[in-house]
Amino acid sequence: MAMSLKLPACFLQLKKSDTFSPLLRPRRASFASARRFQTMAVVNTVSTVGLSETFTRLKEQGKVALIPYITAGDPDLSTTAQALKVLDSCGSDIIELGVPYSDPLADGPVIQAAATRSLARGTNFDAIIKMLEKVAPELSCPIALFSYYNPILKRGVEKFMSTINDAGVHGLVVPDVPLEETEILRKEAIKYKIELVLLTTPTTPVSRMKQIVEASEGFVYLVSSVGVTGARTSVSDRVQSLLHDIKEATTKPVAVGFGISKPEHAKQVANWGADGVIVGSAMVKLLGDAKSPEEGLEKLESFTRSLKSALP
Ligand SMILES: O=P(O)(O)OC[C@@H](O)[C@@H](O)c1c[nH]c2ccccc12
Repeated sequence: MAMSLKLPACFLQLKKSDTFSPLLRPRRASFASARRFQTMAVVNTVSTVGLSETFTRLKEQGKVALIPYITAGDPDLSTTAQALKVLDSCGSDIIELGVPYSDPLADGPVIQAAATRSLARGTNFDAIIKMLEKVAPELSCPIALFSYYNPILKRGVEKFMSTINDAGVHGLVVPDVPLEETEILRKEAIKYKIELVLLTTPTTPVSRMKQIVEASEGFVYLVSSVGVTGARTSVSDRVQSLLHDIKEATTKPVAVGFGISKPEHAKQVANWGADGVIVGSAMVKLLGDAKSPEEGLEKLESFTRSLKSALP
């Protein structure tokens, strides 16, 4: 029996800017709003722009990107599909979508548990791609897929890149690929117009950080703290000097992740000069702890809105 999911308010709202105002970010009408306006007007749908173009547009508007991360298939893929639409409709600028993996060495307990639940439900890469083929065309913000290196190698780098490109994915983050091996990925990523985002950490030597920012496409991912992903009570003020060093080395946008779990964290990181703020575990926890998918989506909506309103 199809679950009649009450969609959160922001998902059903159709802001004027969604389809008629060419000045604001060209947005795709969301699924429900497109249906509502089908008889009234031709809904403007434009192809979603990629990661770096998104940052360029935000910079022109003096805005900082909100980049949530969720694990695909937790609690199930149909909720993931709804969650992508909710995150998109409530102000996310880029969405990181994690492919669950059995050995997520860089993930903390919240995301590890989400990956375990998702895999236990039978989530696999092909099912995620099928879901994205349906949902990506309804989103106005680009998707950056998150995958560990091994599943990419197993599928074949070229096959992987062409598959995710066909599904409407714009970016790719591979947290455990060594810099020395990124060339293989970069070549195929460029061929299939996938922006390969690389990560730098507080312990990365400056010379290596410079190589990483040089090679990174879309944006540079600055990991705010050593260790694994997971909400922290505060964001280390070391991030301010790390951001300064990276911005000395590149004009590419820099997004900060790890530990950001409150609007005040997001505001702080934006004030330190970040071009984007990445929030994962706190989002994943809302979906994972909810008594029902509907409750999880509602909590995701209000949390996303609270983060968005804290950012310029
Ligand atoms: O969960 P946090 O602390 O909010 O950090 C973002 C993080 O979840 C997301 O970007 C991510 C998920 N899995 C990763 C593995 C490595 C680096 C980053 C990630």
